[in-house]
Amino acid sequence: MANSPERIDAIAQSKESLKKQERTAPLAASTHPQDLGQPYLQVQNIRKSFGQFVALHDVSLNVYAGEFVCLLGPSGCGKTTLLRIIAGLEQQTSGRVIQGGKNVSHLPPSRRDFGIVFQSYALFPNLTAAQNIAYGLQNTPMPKPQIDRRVQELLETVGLEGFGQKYPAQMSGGQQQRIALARALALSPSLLLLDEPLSALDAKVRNRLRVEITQLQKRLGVTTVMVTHDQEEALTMADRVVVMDRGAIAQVGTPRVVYQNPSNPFVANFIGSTNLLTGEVVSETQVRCGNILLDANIGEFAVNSPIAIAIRPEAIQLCDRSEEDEAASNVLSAEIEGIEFLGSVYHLTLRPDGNSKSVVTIEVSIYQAQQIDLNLGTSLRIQLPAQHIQIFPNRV
Ligand SMILES: Nc1ncnc2c1ncn2[C@@H]1O[C@H](COP(=O)(O)OP(=O)(O)OP(=O)(O)O)[C@@H](O)[C@H]1O
Repeated sequence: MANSPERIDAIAQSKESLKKQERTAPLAASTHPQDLGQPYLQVQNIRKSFGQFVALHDVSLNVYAGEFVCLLGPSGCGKTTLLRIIAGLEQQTSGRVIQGGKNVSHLPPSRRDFGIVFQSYALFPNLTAAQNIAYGLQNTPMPKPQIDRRVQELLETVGLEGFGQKYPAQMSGGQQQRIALARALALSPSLLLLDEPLSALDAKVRNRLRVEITQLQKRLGVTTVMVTHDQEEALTMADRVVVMDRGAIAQVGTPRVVYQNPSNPFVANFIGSTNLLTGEVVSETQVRCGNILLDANIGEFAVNSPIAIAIRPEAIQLCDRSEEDEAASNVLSAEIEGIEFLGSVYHLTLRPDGNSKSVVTIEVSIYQAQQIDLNLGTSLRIQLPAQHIQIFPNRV
């Protein structure tokens, strides 16, 4: 996303935040957000149109103090637009943004309390790292020696002590992004906004910074909203993930919940990978997919309902043709149609016998793979455990 130094300048002006030294304790992993009282940030019924095109439809979201929330979704789903509305860099068509109990919906960025980091670093190329970090502090009443101390402290915070005199061009992408993070934190904002901060970095640096940013966020307890299209990033960094789809929120939940209990096939498919098959409910305990009958928890679905069946590749078990395995439910034969080697695991595409229309992917470790005849055309026995089968309405 394009970003100008003026914009950064405007953002860095918040004098109010300078006074704030104390941080709220980070959200404990086991704490349910609703137990935390008033949310710190409330996005209420936000709608955003660009001409005829509606980028956000009635989006509402609560973010609690100290929480790390990721906005996750495919390109064009509206996550950057939502972040920019939270920052005041974009004006919503309707709806409100409440921050710290105050309606900030119509305040310019310069009068809101946040720090922001962009994908493109957006450092001033003609200023040193220290000068970049100090930029916002210079517009406050803070005396010069104190600014210098704060800059040193921030350089240490991001692990770049000794880099103060370097210019952006003399630093790696990862180092520049750490400086951008230090600059965003300089005024001790109550809200940290991260717009795809890691996507311009190579995989190793990205993984390291992922851990560092998460640890720093927890240490400071700063409420954080990050935009990403990378589901692994969202799952590893966030307390809660907000999955977005075509301008709306598809699901909000902890990484575990959105992974294990996706609310619809879109989320199931976007977070991790999943096998999606179509079928219908045949009884209170069974579903049919092609000619295959499977035991499943059908919940509220009525008999004869058309359904989509989801099961994760790693939930499907290889069976060893023992009596015990053969007696288990949902065991079937399937032929290997595709073999994909991914390093520590293989993904095998299998076509179940009796189902000419659908294939399923299973995940097999390299050690399990040594136990089978890993060739196209091999017939395997597999089990689709009933407790891992999820059922959704089939709206196709
Ligand atoms: N200034 C604009 N004028 C017109 N359309 C816009 C404008 N900004 C965004 N859009 C459209 O709004 C939709 C949402 O854009 P947004 O940048 O929020 O998506 P995103 O989820 O962040 O995607 P990406 O990951 O590709 O950045 C897109 O279809 C985009 O083309």
